[in-house]
Amino acid sequence: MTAPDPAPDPAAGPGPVPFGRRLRAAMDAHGPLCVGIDPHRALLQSWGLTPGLDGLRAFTETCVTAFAGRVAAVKPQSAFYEVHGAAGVAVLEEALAALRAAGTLSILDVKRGDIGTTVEAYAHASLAPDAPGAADAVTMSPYLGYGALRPAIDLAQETGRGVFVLALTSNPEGAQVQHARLPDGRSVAGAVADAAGEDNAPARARGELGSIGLVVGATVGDAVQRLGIDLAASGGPLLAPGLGAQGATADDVRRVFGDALGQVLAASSRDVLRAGPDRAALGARAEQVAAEVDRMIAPGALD
Ligand SMILES: O=c1ccn([C@@H]2O[C@H](COP(=O)(O)O)[C@@H](O)[C@H]2O)c(=O)[nH]1
Repeated sequence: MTAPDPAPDPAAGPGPVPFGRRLRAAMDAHGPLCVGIDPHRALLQSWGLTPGLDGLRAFTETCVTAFAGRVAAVKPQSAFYEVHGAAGVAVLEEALAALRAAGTLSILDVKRGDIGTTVEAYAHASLAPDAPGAADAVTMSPYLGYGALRPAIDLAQETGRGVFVLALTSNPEGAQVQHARLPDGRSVAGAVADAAGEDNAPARARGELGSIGLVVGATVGDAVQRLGIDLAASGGPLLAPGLGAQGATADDVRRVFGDALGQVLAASSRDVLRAGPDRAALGARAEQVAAEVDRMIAPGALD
């Protein structure tokens, strides 16, 4: 079951509707929340499911039907499917197809990164319209150099899809690499944000959200300010994991993102998934978290 790819948009010129524009519309409709599908073994058990393939399939199907049409985006975590081998990856591919058919944006959390020629293959695996594992956007690591991600960034722009580049990740260990200073005084994460800003410049010039986002954890405290990173100027969506299970609150989202709040897409997995296995309870919890984040980022929330 596959839905058509993003249709061409005459207002944007030739080509498919850009991911940034589609995400903005989804956030306006449903609030700025992306729910993660993370089928942890412990969660499967707490839902009364077996930890094998049947449990994985049932868990995923419940999540997709609970969240499709209710949240701005859904983010399956690839690791929890890969661990089951090829049959697990097939479940992931079915979930991506079902989300596409439902018209709900998917962000595949797989954090790919390599030398450019290999990134090209990774890009085709997740961002080419005819790929079995095609998502609306994919997470990528720039720690082999932002420039090495060029094939993925170009393919995403061509196909109306998006890339979320790791900048300041939600785990404390990330600081060792991401806070390091370059010879020009910028932090590594700041240079990643600047590079994304250049790729998003045409979208910004149109007054739109760009399609090249950053991952910035809601748990990073005052790092954005301390490192002098201009997140607003990056021009793309800011995927903010860390809500709930990792300790961040909607109030932290407000403090971390400052004048870039309007670009934030908060992400939460376990905190929402623990409301399962009842579909209605899962959907209601997702809507409740989305409403909390929406209140925090509303104009005037910083006053
Ligand atoms: O900096 C990052 C980047 C990605 N993640 C992923 O998000 C979810 C978080 O799950 P929770 O249950 O909401 O803690 C998980 O898939 C991570 O791999 C992240 O946490 N931090």
